Amino acid sequence: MGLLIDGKWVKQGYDTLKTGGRFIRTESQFRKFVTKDGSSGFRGDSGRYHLYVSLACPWASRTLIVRNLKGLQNDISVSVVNPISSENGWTFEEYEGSTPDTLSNSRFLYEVYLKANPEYTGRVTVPVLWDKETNAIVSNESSEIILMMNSGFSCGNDLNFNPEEKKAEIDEINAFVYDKINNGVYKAGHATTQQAYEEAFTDLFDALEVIDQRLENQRYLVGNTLTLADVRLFVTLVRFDVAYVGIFKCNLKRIEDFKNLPEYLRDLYQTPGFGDTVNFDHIKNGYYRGFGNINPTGIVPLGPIVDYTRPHNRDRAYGI
Ligand SMILES: N[C@@H](CCC(=O)N[C@@H](CS)C(=O)NCC(=O)O)C(=O)O
Repeated sequence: MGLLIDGKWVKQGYDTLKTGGRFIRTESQFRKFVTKDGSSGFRGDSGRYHLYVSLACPWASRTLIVRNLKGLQNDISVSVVNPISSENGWTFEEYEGSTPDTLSNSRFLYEVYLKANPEYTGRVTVPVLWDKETNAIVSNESSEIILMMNSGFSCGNDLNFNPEEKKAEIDEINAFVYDKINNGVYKAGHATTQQAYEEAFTDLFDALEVIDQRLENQRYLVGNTLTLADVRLFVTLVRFDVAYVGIFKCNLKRIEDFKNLPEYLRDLYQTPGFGDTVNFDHIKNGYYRGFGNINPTGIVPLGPIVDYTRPHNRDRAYGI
């Protein structure tokens, strides 16, 4: 692990000493927007953009799911990094299910950041949405990339996973899920004091109970319509039992032990566009071999065996 400082790669982990052992996520720095009319300088044309992802990474996986849901697979090309983050960060070294950097044949992802800004200072994260026309990074913030994919492209289908009339409710649930669950597992896993861990752990499992309850009488997080809120929760749920229970010590319960979450997870997994973005080998190796500070031996547990293709009852239960 490391980061770029003034365009130079520096090997360094997360520094939690200054924050009482708490993990504080840094803000993404590339925050431009693709728009249909091109008023932002980035018009949503087919073939113009390239997406860099890791299949281990929940944030990157959000963008792959929305690319599928919006039918943009032939419009936005993709490169998949090696799932195991090295001392040089993400690499394009050969690994089953990964690809080379098909755009510029880089060895390390940080080279892509340097092409966009040779003086860049900051973390080198996935996902990255790259503009082939201006040779720039449009965005490295997944929550914004999925909004652009939803409504900023003139290609793909017209489905809207962030409908105007549901926006307020979607934003509210997103804020809760992001803080307590998506980022909550990282706060628990990267905590370096007992107190910071316990705070994150308690918040996480309290929040999962709230969500489990919410899903008692509705198929999705916001009523009976699939929205971006479900995409954002799914990527954490699908990693939970295979990775977070172990490596991040989020072990009060598995997702499988809740009342409604297991079927909700299977429902989404089996929805076209979701399950085919999930690569358990990348997830397990990414987490157990990519965080030497938490798992110094790099041993990857053999279990658990999960099968999210088992039947669920949620489509029948809600009559849709
Ligand atoms: N806020 C970013 C976070 C992305 C992120 O943290 N990605 C992780 C992988 S799961 C990463 O690339 N980490 C490398 C690092 O922090 O050095 C987003 O949602 O796009």
